[in-house]
Amino acid sequence: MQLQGRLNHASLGAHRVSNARVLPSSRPVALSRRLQQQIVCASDAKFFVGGNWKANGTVSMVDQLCKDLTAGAKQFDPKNVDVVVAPTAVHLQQVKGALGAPYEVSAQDVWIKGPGAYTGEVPAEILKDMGITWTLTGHSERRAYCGETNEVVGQKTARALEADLNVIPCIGETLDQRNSGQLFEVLTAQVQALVDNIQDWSRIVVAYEPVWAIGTGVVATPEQAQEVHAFLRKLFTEKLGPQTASTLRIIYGGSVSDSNCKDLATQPDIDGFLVGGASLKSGAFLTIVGSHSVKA
Ligand SMILES: O=C[C@H](O)COP(=O)(O)O
Repeated sequence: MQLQGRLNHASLGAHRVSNARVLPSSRPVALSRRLQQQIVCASDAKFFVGGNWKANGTVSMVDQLCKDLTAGAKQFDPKNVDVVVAPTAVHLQQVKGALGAPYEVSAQDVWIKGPGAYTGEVPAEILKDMGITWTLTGHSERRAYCGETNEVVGQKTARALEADLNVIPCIGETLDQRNSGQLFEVLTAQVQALVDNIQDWSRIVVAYEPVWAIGTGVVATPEQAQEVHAFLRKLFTEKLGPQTASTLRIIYGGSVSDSNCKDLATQPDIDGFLVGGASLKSGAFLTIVGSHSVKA
């Protein structure tokens, strides 16, 4: 199922850039004239697929999933795609032990401070010590259920980078925000909090996940996703410069499945996926990983 209707470009003051792609213009996000005149280049960064297992799994289910993923690793070429899975914190060690290269393992969240008297939290240093190389930050479920603000997400991301983790900060708008014309304003504020806190962008993969598409079966159309990814690429170009922006991986998440992944992957500014529900099924997940081939 796909959300019907595209962004209302008339109300957003749409304009065309020289590559004929429709992009939002000065309302509600004021991009500089210099940036508006640039041709947005699609990224040629290495494809990236993350599997976010969320709060799912038993010891036996995790064991089977790791065995299936290990057996299926020959279905993709790790030279062309990075594959990272994010189990619950209590399954991290089991997955790290069961799943070797070419897979990497990610936490789903990280503590905002270092080690110490913070009961129940997992700081980045402990993840690093366990051989965990990635963490998510700012997933919309943490923003919604744990009250994480843009500033908290920025600080958690910086903390993880300090401890030498790679980070997948997540951003995205709710349906109300989109319908009330706040899409670009919301994304710009989320991006600004990252820009304010991140020095080294080479270890960042940004996940754009429209909240209305997460776990709903309502996936953004390839065109809807591309519009936002192109907007984000322009925004990062303005804030970080063209070199960093063109190599920054911006991945899409929200009801990605084995049946819609190829159409999404063909979009020039979509550099991969963050997969929730479908990542719990090895066959579907490996098909999504294999969608990198449409970029070749
Ligand atoms: O982190 C993954 C996203 O929240 C997407 O979840 P989903 O694929 O179940 O919609």
